[in-house]
Amino acid sequence: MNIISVKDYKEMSQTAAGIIINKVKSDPSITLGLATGGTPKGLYEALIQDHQTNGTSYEQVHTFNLDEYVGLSADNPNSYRYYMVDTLLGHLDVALNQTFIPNGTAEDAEAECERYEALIEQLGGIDLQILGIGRNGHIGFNEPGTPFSSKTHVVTLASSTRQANARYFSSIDEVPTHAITMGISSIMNSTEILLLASGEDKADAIYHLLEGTVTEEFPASILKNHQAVTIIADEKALSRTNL
Ligand SMILES: N[C@@H]1[C@@H](O)[C@H](O)[C@@H](COP(=O)(O)O)O[C@@H]1O
Repeated sequence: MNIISVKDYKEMSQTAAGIIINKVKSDPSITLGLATGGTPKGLYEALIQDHQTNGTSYEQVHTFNLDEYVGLSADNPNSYRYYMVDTLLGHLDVALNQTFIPNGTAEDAEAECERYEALIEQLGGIDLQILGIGRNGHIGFNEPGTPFSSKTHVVTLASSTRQANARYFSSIDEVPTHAITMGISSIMNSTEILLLASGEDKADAIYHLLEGTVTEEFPASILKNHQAVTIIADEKALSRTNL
């Protein structure tokens, strides 16, 4: 794993944006894997700013998001589809029908998982996947104990994950109990992976990721077995390591 140590959230976001912008310029029809949560917001702002200032184009880009809450429709402000349009996609020149997110309101969630996985394959796989990391080491919504062989599937969210994400909802009761997420093996099939981490909250997770063994009890640990992972982490996220 290649580790880029940066000062703070701003530098993490700008460094990640620089890498992605270069990739999009050298391969305008790249397929990007996108993440939600607080971590990539600064990155997305930087991509929008660059698009507006320098005209980097996303017309030929396709995107796949990692996950979506079960039961939340695209017009629900807490759905990840809404987040993506609001935070990034709606501000770029990419057609929204080239951007894919699992459908959290599909009648048959299992069939939706199969459709999504097949779609990723049909489009030739993900070239560059952006990841955040959950405090318990989850990636996407793959909670501890998820088989490394998993494809896109329906998950029951850990109560710690529901609590961590409750800040976006008016009460914890509104946080969905289930989600659809790309599986660990779907993520590992990406050609390249860029994991971002900022702040003290992530210090334990980054410590476990860098110093721990590869185990399904800490989903992100599988990234050690990937050929092309870059971690961009700030001083606080790296504070438990020797870096
Ligand atoms: N499904 C998302 C993950 O993809 C994200 O990485 C994680 C961390 O979120 P944050 O970046 O807000 O700390 O939260 C959610 O559970």
